[in-house]
Amino acid sequence: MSSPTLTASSLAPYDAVLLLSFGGPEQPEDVLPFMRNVTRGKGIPEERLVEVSQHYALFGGRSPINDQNRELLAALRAEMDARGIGTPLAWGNRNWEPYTDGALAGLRETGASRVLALVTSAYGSYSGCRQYREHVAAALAGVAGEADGCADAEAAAGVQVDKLRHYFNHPGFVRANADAIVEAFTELAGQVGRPVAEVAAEAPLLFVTHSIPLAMEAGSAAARPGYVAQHQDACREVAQLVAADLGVSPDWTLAFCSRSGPPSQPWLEPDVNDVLAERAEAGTTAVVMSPIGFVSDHMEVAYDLDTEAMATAQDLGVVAVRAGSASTRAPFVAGLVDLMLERAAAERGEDPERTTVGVLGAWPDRCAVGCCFQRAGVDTGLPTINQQRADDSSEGAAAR
Ligand SMILES: CC1=C(CCC(=O)O)c2cc3nc(cc4[nH]c(cc5[nH]c(cc1n2)c(C)c5CCC(=O)O)c(CCC(=O)O)c4C)C(CCC(=O)O)=C3C
Ligand SMILES: [Fe+2]
Repeated sequence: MSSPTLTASSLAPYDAVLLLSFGGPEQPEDVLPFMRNVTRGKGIPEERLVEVSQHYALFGGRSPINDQNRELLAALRAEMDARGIGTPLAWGNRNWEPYTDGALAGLRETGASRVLALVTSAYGSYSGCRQYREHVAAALAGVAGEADGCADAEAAAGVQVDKLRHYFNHPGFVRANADAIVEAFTELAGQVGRPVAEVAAEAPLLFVTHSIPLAMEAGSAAARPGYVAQHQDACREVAQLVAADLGVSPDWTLAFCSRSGPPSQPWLEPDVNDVLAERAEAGTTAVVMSPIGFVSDHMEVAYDLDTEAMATAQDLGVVAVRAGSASTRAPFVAGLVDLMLERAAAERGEDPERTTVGVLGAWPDRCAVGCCFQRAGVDTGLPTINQQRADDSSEGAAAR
């Protein structure tokens, strides 16, 4: 890297980096309380809770997500150390231990007053953006002793938490997913005993992400291109890298998994199982599935893809290989550290290059006022962090 921003070894003005994630249960007794945390006030039917609890039960009541975050923390630490960045790294979850408020209280005790949060959601939607920002504001209010929340929790706690821009179109995330897909096509070629270029020319590449309600999709698309458009941009770029490596352009499409909510509520479609059935009907005998919507192989991947969709493929006589996720792949980890350096430089008033691929451009450092409502046009008015002031129209403005 030749850019001065990316060879810097300081994250000043930040005192700490916080890995902020979803959280998951680690033992059978945790499963239901975790599920209740996730679905509080969300109108998810009880049958769905029971059903998803059974997914966890199949894996001994332990989600893989926390261990994956421990691995990501270790990988980030190693990459930061290798670049001479000594900034402390902490970890907090929205829905299970270790919780965000404890992590922030710990950082405050060490004297930290500026924290840079790295959220394990590559794309923007209420679930992956505003809900985390509201969550941090509530956690800071708790740290400040204002259990019922307060309008300016950052001031009350004496800690400002900024959130890294979304990275679905960052070259590190895109490269890591492409590498994993090339490996998957290579494995598929081995399984069917044919050359990889031939297999990649015929076998569809199914990108899979978490379905969300159509109302949430509309909310994500109000301020900037939405959740689906972000996926389309990332998928196209990933597919181009795969094509460059394998010499053939894969036939790719975006499918969804993990729909919940009542049947009356529309969610993004098509479901990956339906896509498999349609393709099988049309004569497809082999596919690669890439969990592009997820940064690690957590429960949605382990159950919805590796268990359910794999069984569907088998029933249909389709040979399927599931590509890995970005997880701790070197380009992804290095890209995340690049993003930390970029944001730190911007906060110092420098004008760093905001590297992206695709056509949508870099997401702003601070979210627009109307960014990622749960439903388009419906502002719950909950306090949040990392948001532009109402009178600030300069996207990505470093100063507030
Ligand atoms: C977009 C998105 C991501 C991807 C971005 C990101 O990674 O953040 C994601 C990730 C995750 N979702 C997870 C788990 C769950 N999500 C649920 C429910 C929901 N997810 C939603 C959206 C998303 N979720 C939505 C709109 C709901 C409906 C309720 C609501 O509006 O909030 C439920 C309740 C049961 C059910 O209905 O399925 C569970 C248990 C886990 C942990 C997995 C593990 O334990 O390994 C992870 C990483
Ligand atoms: Fe979810």
